[in-house]
Amino acid sequence: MPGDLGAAGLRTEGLTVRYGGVVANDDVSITVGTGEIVGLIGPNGAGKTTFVDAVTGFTRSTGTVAVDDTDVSRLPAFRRRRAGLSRTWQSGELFANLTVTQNVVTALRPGGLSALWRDIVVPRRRDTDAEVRNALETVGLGSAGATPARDLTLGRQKLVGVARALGGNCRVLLLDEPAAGLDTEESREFADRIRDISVRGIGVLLIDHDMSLVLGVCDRVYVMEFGKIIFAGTPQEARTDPAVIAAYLGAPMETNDA
Ligand SMILES: Nc1ncnc2c1ncn2[C@@H]1O[C@H](COP(=O)(O)OP(=O)(O)OP(=O)(O)O)[C@@H](O)[C@H]1O
Repeated sequence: MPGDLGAAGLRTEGLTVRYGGVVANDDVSITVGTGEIVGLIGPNGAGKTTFVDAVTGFTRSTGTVAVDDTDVSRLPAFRRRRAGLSRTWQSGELFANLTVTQNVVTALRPGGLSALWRDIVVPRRRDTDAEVRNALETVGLGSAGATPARDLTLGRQKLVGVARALGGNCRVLLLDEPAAGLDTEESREFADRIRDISVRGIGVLLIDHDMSLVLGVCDRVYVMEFGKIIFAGTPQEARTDPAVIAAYLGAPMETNDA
């Protein structure tokens, strides 16, 4: 039902993923509005990465995925990316010997012979340069373009990963455990960069086990357990919801807001 899903940003309706007998996502309906930061939390194996895979077209699903009112459910991953759905990966490795700029360029320039031919006939270099600069400035790395990735702190390497996802027509950014391994200070800085991204009108779906980060930076959160959404509300409501505490947070809960 293209065109009648309402609201800008990301909307899923009844998204379901089956791996053999495992229902990894079970009828998942969520929204991430323009410029909104939304958390998706839940225990290990709850189905969070599967959800990102399904939304971005990297695993088969049933149900609806819409971005800015356009139904992309039947599109392959690269066309969902063009429609504005970008993601980071849990592994998130960079090319250690390439500079920060080169790492971002590799994500933006399509490969293959046809792309090479297009580059010769219609050079896009200036466009790409502007996109790279814009993406790096958005994550606060505007002056680090010439630095080899291996010389960056882990926190800044993670931000390069985010910049790689930001290029092109990014409307909704799905971050899969972007803060893994960061210390408290790095995690706070990361939260500031996520806010910078959202004020540019990009919707952010943040998946992470760092509860200070998620509950501190998100406008709303969803909690997933066994592939189902068991809670939707504000971070404050999540902290005190008995089902969320039982499924994930445990009690008493210890968080320092980012
Ligand atoms: N490619 C796959 N084939 C079969 N089963 C899979 C596949 N990927 C995930 N699963 C299963 O789907 C369920 C959800 O896994 P998923 O990785 O999405 O959870 P998660 O919430 O992201 O976990 P974590 O927080 O540990 O990253 C698990 O039972 C997992 O074993």
